[in-house]
Amino acid sequence: MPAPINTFKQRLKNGERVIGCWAGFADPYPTEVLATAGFDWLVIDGEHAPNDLRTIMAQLQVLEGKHSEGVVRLPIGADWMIKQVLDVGAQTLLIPMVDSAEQARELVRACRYPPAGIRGSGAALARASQFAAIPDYTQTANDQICLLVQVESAAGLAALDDILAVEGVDGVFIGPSDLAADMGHLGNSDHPEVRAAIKDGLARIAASDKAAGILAVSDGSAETYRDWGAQFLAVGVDVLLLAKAARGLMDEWRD
Ligand SMILES: O=C(O)C(=O)C[C@H](O)[C@@H](O)CO
Repeated sequence: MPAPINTFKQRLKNGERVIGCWAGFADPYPTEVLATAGFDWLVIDGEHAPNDLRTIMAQLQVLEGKHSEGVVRLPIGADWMIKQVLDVGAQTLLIPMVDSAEQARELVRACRYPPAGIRGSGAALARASQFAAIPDYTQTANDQICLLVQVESAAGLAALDDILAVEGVDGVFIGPSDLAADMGHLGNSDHPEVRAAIKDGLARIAASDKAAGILAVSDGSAETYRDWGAQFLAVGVDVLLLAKAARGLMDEWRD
């Protein structure tokens, strides 16, 4: 019995557009609610949401067997973090702040067991192997890991063609907020210079053998990013959805 098949990775390889949402409450209950909406992927955000290994694992557990793929975003692409989150069962990773092909190659190696990589072999203890119930997990896991890297700086865009040439990277996500900040337009991802950079980046990624991804939070940007080539497209953030609805409701009753 091999490692679980990563159908999300297969869908990206098949060129399917997949619609996602950020899961930022760092709790399995709202993430389970999001899954009922039918999103193709949900970002369990360990960078900007207060997630830790146990809350990430709990969200992966509630998503087990459901349509929505749990995409785990780490705070940074540290080898030990990748080892831990893969062992608790993540199969799709989103790694922020990738600025070079060398960094991308190191991330690929961190996701793979030897000889292809450096992932520590502790599968007997790991949820990922169903606690050794999958006897050939270590021999079959590498192929089921989907690695998505975030390019979100001027340096990353300058290195994008080299990053796109890295075998083992399955998708490249353009981070509009951090890219805007790095370009000197903090808080304004709709600035013409940032939009031009996003359009160019998505086009180059879409023209490669990788999937292009992005998050749209401003009105109309999701359709624009789709038209610019986004394949894994996040169209909302759960925390913002609740905050906006709650404030709007109170505004209706405020004297
Ligand atoms: O830079 C970006 O934009 C992203 O990486 C997405 C944001 O981090 C997401 O948390 C929404 O703010």
